[in-house]
Amino acid sequence: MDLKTNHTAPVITDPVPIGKSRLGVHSSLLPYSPPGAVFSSNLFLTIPRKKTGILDDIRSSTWLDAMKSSSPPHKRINKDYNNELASPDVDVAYRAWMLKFPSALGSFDRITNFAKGKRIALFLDYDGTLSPIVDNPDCAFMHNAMRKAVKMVAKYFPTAIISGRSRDKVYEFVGLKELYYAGSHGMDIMGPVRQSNDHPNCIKSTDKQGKEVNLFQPASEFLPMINEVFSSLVENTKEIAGAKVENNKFCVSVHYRNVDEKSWTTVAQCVNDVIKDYPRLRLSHGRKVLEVRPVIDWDKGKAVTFLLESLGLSDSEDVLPIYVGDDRTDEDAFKVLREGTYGYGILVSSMPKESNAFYSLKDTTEVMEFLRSLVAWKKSSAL
Ligand SMILES: O=P(O)(O)OC[C@H]1O[C@H](O[C@H]2O[C@H](CO)[C@@H](O)[C@H](O)[C@H]2O)[C@H](O)[C@@H](O)[C@@H]1O
Repeated sequence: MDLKTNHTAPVITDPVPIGKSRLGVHSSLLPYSPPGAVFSSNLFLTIPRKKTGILDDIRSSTWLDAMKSSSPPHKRINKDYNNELASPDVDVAYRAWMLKFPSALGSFDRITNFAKGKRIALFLDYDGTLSPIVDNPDCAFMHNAMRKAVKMVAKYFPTAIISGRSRDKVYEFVGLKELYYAGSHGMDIMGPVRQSNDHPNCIKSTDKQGKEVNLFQPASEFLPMINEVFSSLVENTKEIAGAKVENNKFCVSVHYRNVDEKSWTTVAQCVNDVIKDYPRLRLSHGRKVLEVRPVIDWDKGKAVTFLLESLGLSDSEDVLPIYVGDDRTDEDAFKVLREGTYGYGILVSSMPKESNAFYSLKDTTEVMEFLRSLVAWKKSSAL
């Protein structure tokens, strides 16, 4: 099979239109299961190539629409969004949306009633969930108040952060040793050592404190390829003002948040020029970011399941997993919890968005409030 001709990396397109059945899962929410994908016996996916040319795809409105819709301008959310919410139309739309995705704060009693007699396991995304979206990805710092809330919640509930960032980078931002960390969208998990953890990609290692841990890296063989692609992407995008390439270890992010909209097609073209020669890599959309990742059957949902097993918490009767996240990649985790009907996904969004989550929180401030409420509830129920 010629792997180089006519190959187009599959791309996740627009979010699901508002109004689609909440239980229906749109294909754009299934980043690792593009139409026609075939699962092989290991973690790899075989994806049939499209017949259309790569250039046609990138210049099509689908690409640009996906790039435009990938994230609302964060300044509008931070500064003017409250004013915008005050406008009757937006307010009505958001309120209608909240009937489908009620506030996790407003529904707190309902959540904790369901949690009675169960162990809550908490999974948190980083960007847009624990830290507000900012222009410079290197400056997405977490506020101290949020760090304190996460530290407290981890004291009472097993807590893991599952991020698209590299595991080291997210640890550097969060700086709490009492958590479990999964980087590269779940492709790099540091979890507890378990006797029964005999997964082929698990190796014993030690954490920064010298404690024995389990390292799970299902895409480890992609490391040289990812580094090569990272260098090519840096080279190819260096003339595009505002473009930034980030090495997330097992995946690469190409940011276009600070690129003039007129040059977004150029960004997409540069990325495709590089990855067209790598049929084992694929492309997905995040918040004003194109993400290059290995074509393996692994995502944040699989990472949640893996961590629950590693923590000895996979007995769904006694455990209530809660996952809080804001991005498309978090949908894989929401979906696992929804389909297993044993946990809650909480979507962080200040705009109506289709999702597999059950509840919503408006922004990082509400996430912090939710974490604090969990701690207060746990303390009071222990009295
Ligand atoms: O899974 P996450 O922890 O949410 O990580 C997803 C991506 O987050 C980062 O990018 C996003 O946040 C940046 C900082 O606020 C923002 O500038 C950018 O536009 C967003 O896409 C991170 O830089 C990426 O590598 C992660 O994949």
